[in-house]
Amino acid sequence: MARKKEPVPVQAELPAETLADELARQQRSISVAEFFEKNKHLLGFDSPVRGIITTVKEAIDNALDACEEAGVLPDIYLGIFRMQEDVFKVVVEDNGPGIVPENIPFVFGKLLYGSRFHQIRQSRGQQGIGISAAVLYAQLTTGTPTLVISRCGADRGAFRMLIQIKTETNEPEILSREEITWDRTHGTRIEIEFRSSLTARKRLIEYLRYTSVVNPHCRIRVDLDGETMTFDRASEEPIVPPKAIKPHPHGVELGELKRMAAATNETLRTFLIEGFTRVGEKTATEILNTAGMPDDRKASSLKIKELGTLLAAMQSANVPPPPAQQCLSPIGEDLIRQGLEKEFQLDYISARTRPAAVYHGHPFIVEAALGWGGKLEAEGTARIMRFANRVPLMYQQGACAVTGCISGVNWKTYGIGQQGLPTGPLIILVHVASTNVPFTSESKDAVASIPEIEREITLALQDLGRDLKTFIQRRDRSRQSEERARAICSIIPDIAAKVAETLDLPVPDTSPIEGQIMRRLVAKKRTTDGIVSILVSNYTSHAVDISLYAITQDDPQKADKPPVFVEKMGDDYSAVWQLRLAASETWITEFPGTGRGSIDIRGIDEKKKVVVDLDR
Ligand SMILES: Nc1ncnc2c1ncn2[C@@H]1O[C@H](COP(=O)(O)OP(=O)(O)OP(=O)(O)O)[C@@H](O)[C@H]1O
Repeated sequence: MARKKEPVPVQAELPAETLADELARQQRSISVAEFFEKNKHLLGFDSPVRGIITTVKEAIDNALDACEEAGVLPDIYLGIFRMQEDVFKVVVEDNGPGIVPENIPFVFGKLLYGSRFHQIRQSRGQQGIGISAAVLYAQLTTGTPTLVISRCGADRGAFRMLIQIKTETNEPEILSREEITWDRTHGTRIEIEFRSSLTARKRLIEYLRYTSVVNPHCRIRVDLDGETMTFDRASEEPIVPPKAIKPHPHGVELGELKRMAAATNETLRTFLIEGFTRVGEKTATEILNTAGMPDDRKASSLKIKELGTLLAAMQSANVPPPPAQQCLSPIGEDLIRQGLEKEFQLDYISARTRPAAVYHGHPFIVEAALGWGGKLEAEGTARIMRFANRVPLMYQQGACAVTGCISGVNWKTYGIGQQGLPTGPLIILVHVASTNVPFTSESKDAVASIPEIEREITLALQDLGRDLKTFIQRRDRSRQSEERARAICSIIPDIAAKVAETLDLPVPDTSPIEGQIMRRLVAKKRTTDGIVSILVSNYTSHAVDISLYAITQDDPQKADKPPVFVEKMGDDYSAVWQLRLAASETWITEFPGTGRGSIDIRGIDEKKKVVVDLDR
């Protein structure tokens, strides 16, 4: 049988002037500003509604970072004003160290310009894009330049500049620059105007509230289009700024190693010891022996293949983890609790700061907290608060590793409902602090799924879940026993009355029985044969400090235990005894009289006391 012929691909006849030539004419470099102008969604400016939150977030993050670096307690002003139906002016002013006038145009008028990108330490900002992206968004939507005022000290002048970005070159354009008088001695103020909407008002307030929870040392005064509010500080301690560290041998990649080696004049041994954190004499020897390289060879002489061998040796060496305490600034369990207490009224809060851990050579610490009850909605899924380097993550909850870990925990084991996410009156806070938080994109909305980080989050949540289970069980048990006791107490007076009637005896005083069953404090007044007795019995399980008040027509100064305060008011005496009663202790005082008057006790929960006047 004849074989079928394979079809021959058709080669179109190309003209002398090819498409490649045409394309070559069109090819040119793209400035980063042009790129982000087209791809603003990558930076969190995907809609006018979101634009306002991203701008506020970038400006407040910068203000907090700057204050932290200067060691001052942040006092931040945020103003949002409607200029036209859909044009808003955002004003953010801080009391940070200020920005030197020569740098102001670059900070606000050039993307990828900043002080933190090359430093290995925890900070909110990292990329040097944030605030210049907001300036770009403003000029794109309203054509309005950004106004900046900044001053770096009482002996330095304040400068006011109008800035915009030359998109084609990603270079700043200064439209005006003048020295002015400003009542602040140091700080920065920016005014940005862009097309937006305030439909995300609730989310904006939520962002400010969350920021205040994880930055309990900061105060933010807000003027939100006529509505004023203050998020006050819960701590007067400024944050100790984290210190930058050198790269860790397990966290470096070939390109970075090549750059570092090319820039040094040192021998391999000195290069390793001085260029990297946690590398001492012993570790340097181990690395060089594994790589089979001499100590005294110049690091800059290594060829790319040799650099690969050195890198493999560095990564296999037994190097202690990076010094996390130095370069990270976790919030701490006490401050997380204080922050949550300040912003939410809860029945229960528990927080955990996990020990430092490492992923790809980057140190990180996971902190988590659970809050339960109080004014939280009993129905629906838990409120999730995600943070990275003390910044609330407000978008892309579903794409975040934190959410994945929360859904991955079996909350039913801890007595909590679950429909994917846990349900009930529950707040879950998770904070990831790292020198390099692995975000899923430049808009820094979601933490990427890194197994080491996910493991730490899960362990923290499981630990907190166990504690919450104990709290809920204890609370349910005490509720049940209180309900049972209340049911019994409600029938005791009837039983006593029936028994007294049957035996033809006076109805007995049942308050001590009620006090014992309900674990209460019982205060009782009774007059027999011209002697007034006041008796206070502590049936609770702990000591109490209380004040006993009496308004009486009898003179309480004649009591065997005289009051600390007596005043005559017309026919009546007002008297106060101050008492400390241990659990199960009974206190009694007596004085001559008719028993006309009343008693009361204060200093104890209303539900925990029984006051009986047997003279009535
Ligand atoms: N209010 C401020 N006070 C002092 N310095 C500031 C202030 N705002 C910005 N800066 C400086 O300007 C730099 C650039 O800020 P920008 O917001 O563009 O980036 P970033 O905060 O470093 O990083 P990211 O893009 O991740 O937010 C900062 O690194 C900081 O040095």
